[in-house]
Amino acid sequence: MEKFDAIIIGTGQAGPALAASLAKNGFKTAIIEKGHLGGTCVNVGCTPTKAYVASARRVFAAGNSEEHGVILEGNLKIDLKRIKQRKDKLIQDSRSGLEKMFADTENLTLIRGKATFLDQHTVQVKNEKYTAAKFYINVGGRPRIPEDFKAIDYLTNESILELEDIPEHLVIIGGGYIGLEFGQMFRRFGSKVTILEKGDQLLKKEDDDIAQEIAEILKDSGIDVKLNSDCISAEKSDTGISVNYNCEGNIEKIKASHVLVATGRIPNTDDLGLDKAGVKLDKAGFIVVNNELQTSAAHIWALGDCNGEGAFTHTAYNDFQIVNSHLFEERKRYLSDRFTCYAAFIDPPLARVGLNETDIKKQGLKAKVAIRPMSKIARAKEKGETAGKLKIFIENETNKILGATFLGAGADEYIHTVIDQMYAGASYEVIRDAIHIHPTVSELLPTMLENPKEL
Ligand SMILES: Cc1cc2nc3c(=O)[nH]c(=O)nc-3n(C[C@H](O)[C@H](O)[C@H](O)COP(=O)(O)OP(=O)(O)OC[C@H]3O[C@@H](n4cnc5c(N)ncnc54)[C@H](O)[C@@H]3O)c2cc1C
Ligand SMILES: NC(=O)c1ccc[n+]([C@@H]2O[C@H](COP(=O)([O-])OP(=O)(O)OC[C@H]3O[C@@H](n4cnc5c(N)ncnc54)[C@H](O)[C@@H]3O)[C@@H](O)[C@H]2O)c1
Repeated sequence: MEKFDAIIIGTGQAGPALAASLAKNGFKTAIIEKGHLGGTCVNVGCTPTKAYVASARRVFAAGNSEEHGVILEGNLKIDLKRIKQRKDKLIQDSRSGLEKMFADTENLTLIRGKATFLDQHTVQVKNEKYTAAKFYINVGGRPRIPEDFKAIDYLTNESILELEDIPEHLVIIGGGYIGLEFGQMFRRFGSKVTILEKGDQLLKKEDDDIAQEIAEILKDSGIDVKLNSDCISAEKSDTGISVNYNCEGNIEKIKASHVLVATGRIPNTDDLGLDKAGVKLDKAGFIVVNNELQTSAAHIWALGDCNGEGAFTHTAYNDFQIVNSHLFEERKRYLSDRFTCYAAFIDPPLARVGLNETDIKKQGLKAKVAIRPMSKIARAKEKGETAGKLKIFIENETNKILGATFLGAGADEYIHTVIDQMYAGASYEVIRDAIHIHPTVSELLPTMLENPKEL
């Protein structure tokens, strides 16, 4: 049985950086991967979807520029095979980069195969056993498939990225990030798209005014958004797939050529032998961790989506930074230092940091809000992209920014103005009194903070 100082399970967004750091600091390290190097983000998540979003944006611009005096004569051809090839190259470059890094790093061994704990200090991969003093689990998650869809040939975020022909009618189950990003891009590629969401709004964590505005943007582009869609099920039919929704007496049917199930994700913790390792899970299967990401077994840490403390690439990478700081750095980082931030890469993008109006009201905080519609921003008008609004929330007692919700062209970039001020612990007055460059959307952030209103 080969003995290591440290074993990492999974090459997601935390594992490779941690493996490199451990190895460079003299730990004999192994990293185990059962699938493609790079995990979800690289292979079936951020990289491929944002590559597709970029192609979809070009389609949109090509076909919607007459008002700007740019007229397309003749047909616009969308070649999903070429779009896929471009995406496959981006993925392959990332995988190869990781493979090279693993091969070039002294003290580091890449082991291919599925790891399972046999006891607190031993994992098995194929027929080999490996032991280590410390373990770092970075196993990520996979799509959650409700029972109602198991009888059909459904698509997930993985298989939809393998299509080479554009679906005629894509029915998407779930109005979360995955549903919306794929919905908008395939609508732009030319599919008829229907989104069935069981809740009463899209993007359930967002304020209802924002969710409604996003629904309007999607509907205006021809996407059929059906909220409160109960009792969704699907069966094979002669012409494709028949999707049923709504309950007894009121059943509606849609004919779909393809069904994408985008109903959330579950952690890959169920078949890892974690009971044998003494690692506790919560009710949803996430690994329970403390502020330093240590599990109930003192020599095992859990990083990335599998600890339930974040569901993004930047949170997984920050998990690496937290663990690494306790191993090798003077300045220690903690989970509790982190502000929630993310974007949905629809067009226009939705960007979030910290609390929104719903969270603030739920927590009974006293706060003010500064709001500006994109339609009152010169640069947005010049671009002809006036959908959306900006909202910044300020705590009355401290004048600190509690959070921001930006829906608008470029929002995924200028949200960082607010994120950085929140990390600095600064008063909102710092942004209010700053001068920003004209003409940008950011230029209006100081102006909108002149007169915040009580929530
Ligand atoms: C469609 C989609 C789009 C997304 N877009 C974005 C985005 O734009 N921005 C963003 O921040 N986030 C996005 N995400 C989320 C992001 O991909 C994840 O949060 C991120 O990949 C974090 O992953 P991780 O490090 O926890 O593990 P993962 O990237 O999931 O990697 C885990 C790895 O562990 C391996 N593994 C699992 N079990 C074992 C085992 N027993 N033995 C060996 N290996 C094992 C898996 O094969 C996998 O390679 C997206 C997700 C999806 C699905
Ligand atoms: N831009 C990004 O950062 C990005 C993009 C895509 C995915 N992701 C990650 O992937 C994760 C999963 O995304 P997701 O969209 O699958 O999940 P999600 O949890 O964001 O949304 C799932 C939606 O499906 C609905 N739903 C659940 N069961 C249903 C059913 N039976 N019928 C109809 N609707 C149903 C839920 O009400 C919810 O609105 C996210 O948490 C996110 O971390 C991130």
